[in-house]
Amino acid sequence: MEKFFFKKTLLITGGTGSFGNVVLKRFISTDIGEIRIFSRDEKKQDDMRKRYNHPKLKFYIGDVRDSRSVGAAMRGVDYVFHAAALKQVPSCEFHPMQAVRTNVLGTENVLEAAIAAGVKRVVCLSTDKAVYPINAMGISKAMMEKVMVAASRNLESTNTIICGTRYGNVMASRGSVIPLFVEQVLAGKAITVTDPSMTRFMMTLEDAVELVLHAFEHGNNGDIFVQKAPAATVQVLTQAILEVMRKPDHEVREIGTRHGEKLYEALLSREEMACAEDQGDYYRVPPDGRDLNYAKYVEEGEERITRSTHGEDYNSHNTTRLDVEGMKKLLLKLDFMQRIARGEPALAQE
Ligand SMILES: O=c1ccn([C@@H]2O[C@H](COP(=O)(O)OP(=O)(O)O[C@H]3O[C@H](CO)[C@H](O)[C@H](O)[C@H]3O)[C@@H](O)[C@H]2O)c(=O)[nH]1
Repeated sequence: MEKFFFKKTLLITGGTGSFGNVVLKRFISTDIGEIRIFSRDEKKQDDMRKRYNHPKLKFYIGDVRDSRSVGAAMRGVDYVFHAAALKQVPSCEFHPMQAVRTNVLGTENVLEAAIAAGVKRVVCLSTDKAVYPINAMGISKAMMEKVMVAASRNLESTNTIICGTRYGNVMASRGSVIPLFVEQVLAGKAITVTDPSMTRFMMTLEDAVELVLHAFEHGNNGDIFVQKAPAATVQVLTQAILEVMRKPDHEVREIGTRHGEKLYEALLSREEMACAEDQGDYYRVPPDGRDLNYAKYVEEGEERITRSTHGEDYNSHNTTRLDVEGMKKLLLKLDFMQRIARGEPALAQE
């Protein structure tokens, strides 16, 4: 993988987040030419600058909503990981137009600037919540994917490849359920469970970065990649956390489903599963290559369309299901949970 980055310039939008930090740690001491961190957050950029103190690291203050700032950061860039997004489900639910501005229009700005600057590869980061979306965050990310696929259709005469990834819940990310439950236990408060039978895919941040690198290396225009991942119910997750913290009898209270939540998430729809390529640890979904001239498909027919009405989607109810032991094992891969298990203070990942 490192060979692709030899003397090249990588731009990470939303790069001050946890994803950017993991990519940085992995590549900063390789032969990469430059890593550009693009984000709105001056304070986080400053912290990052001090923490890494590295000449290959360049910071750009800007907002994907502002095409001028995106264009300025894009000059001379070879590759882009587009991670900038509004991704909190409840806040997007109350402010859907903000999600449209950042996730949809912001992506349009990033792609237009990347194509204009002759960027070679762009990977756009999406989420399982974009599949059969029911909340504003998921709907805006589904539109982001459509913008990505549409942009990728007009690149034959260029050297640019644009593709995407979807991933599920990143364990222990800031604001997510694992650090919340841990905090509740530490504060002696009841654990607040929405619905014990709700399932979520469980991925580590490193898995998410591997997925993006896989897409980067293997993506053709318009492809969307997902990683096969296990899932767990909230009940299993709760029990596993309590056992890791050696508080198996801690109080648990049911609070009911929150705004815009689903019982389970899907990484691929039925229609996508019908044409997905199984790549072992990953699925690749190629774009629909037909043009707008549907008449010829009526004449000729197409097997893919017929098949797409059958079969199942790939979701957190039908993927490999973790039991409490399996969930504990996965939790203990996280530095955050290892510290908690040792009784040390720990911070959630950004
Ligand atoms: O107090 C709580 C909070 C959450 N949950 C449950 O725990 C699971 C995970 O909840 P999170 O809030 O950690 O995750 P979400 O699935 O709601 O969404 C998360 O994953 C998304 C990606 O799919 C985005 O990254 C988003 O920002 C992030 O919060 C859900 O079943 C939820 O109902 C509880 O039981 N109790």
